[in-house]
Amino acid sequence: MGFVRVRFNNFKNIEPREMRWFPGLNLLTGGNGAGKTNILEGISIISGWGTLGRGEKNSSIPTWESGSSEAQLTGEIDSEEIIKVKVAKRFFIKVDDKTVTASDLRWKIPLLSFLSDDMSIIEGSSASRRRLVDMLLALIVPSYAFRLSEYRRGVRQKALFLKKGLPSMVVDRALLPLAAWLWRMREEGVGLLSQELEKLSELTPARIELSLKRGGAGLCADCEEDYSRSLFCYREREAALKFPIVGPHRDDVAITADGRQASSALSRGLRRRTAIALMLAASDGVKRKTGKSPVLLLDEVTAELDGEGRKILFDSLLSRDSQLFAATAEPFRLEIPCVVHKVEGGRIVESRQNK
Ligand SMILES: Nc1ncnc2c1ncn2[C@@H]1O[C@H](COP(=O)(O)OP(=O)(O)OP(=O)(O)O)[C@@H](O)[C@H]1O
Repeated sequence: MGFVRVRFNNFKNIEPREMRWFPGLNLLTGGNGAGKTNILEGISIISGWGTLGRGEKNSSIPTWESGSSEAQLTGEIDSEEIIKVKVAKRFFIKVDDKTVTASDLRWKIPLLSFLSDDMSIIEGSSASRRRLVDMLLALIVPSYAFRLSEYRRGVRQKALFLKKGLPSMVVDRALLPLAAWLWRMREEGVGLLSQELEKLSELTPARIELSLKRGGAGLCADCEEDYSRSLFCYREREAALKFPIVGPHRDDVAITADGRQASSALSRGLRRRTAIALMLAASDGVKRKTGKSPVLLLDEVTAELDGEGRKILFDSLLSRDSQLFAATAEPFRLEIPCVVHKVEGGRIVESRQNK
């Protein structure tokens, strides 16, 4: 499963040309600002994930100089279906000329992305750990993305009530089944990640353990009861803070290495390897549950890894049957079987089969 061709039109600094992709590893090399991340972003968009979480608005995607407020992406996947995405204020998506939703697209061509910011998954904010579990679940549970966005809408509504000093019991009642369901799903997701991670011990020399920390809760195992009891405990605090502090929007994933908090127990290089291992574990989990290997996007893949770390990483990447897109700004000398695409000034100037 993967992309055969992608054409970018009016998309950031990318020249409007067709790019040809290959099965296995497609390695994008080139200096800073060459357009590697923009290419990965385009591939993420035509897989139904939108922009790569760089905090940009859709309106900043079209080329600055063109005067047009629309960008277009066209991709052919190996099932010979053609995906067309128009990015204006919203995304308009078609597969073989039929309109589909972003979540239909994610089921058609599952993809997981791993960005340089995600390297902070071990020591950074809880949002990046939730993002990983949410991406995994969105690819294996059909209604997950929809229910998560319903829940988020409810939380925003509750925040408005709290801000105005109004009682939020009605919203709490509506949120309870959604919150409990999300906790159950996330616990299963974290369990699946842990199982797959155990099989990737070459990337994680320490024994890594994961557990879900329910946001503002954890008073008892039963999800419904936990939500109700925790709300009761924190009602006054929520009213004082004017913000909902109980629920899945505040979840975190605790990560330990040999029983110690991973952020302090692991060196920088090992934190990076562990973060990448988590992403690969998510990919293996999707394959186990759906039978499909997700396309993988990895940005700044070699940063901070020493020679041995790089070798272990690429051995692991090349041992899977996914199509991979990895970007690196550093000169790349490893003799590995892949196609190296040299990116300069927003276009691929050379594609060469390595080895
Ligand atoms: N809407 C846009 N229109 C035109 N150019 C844009 C737009 N958005 C970003 N760019 C340009 O894209 C370039 C950044 O590209 P990108 O982030 O893909 O680089 P990169 O090859 O990944 O480099 P690095 O290794 O530094 O991350 C910048 O030069 C920026 O000016």
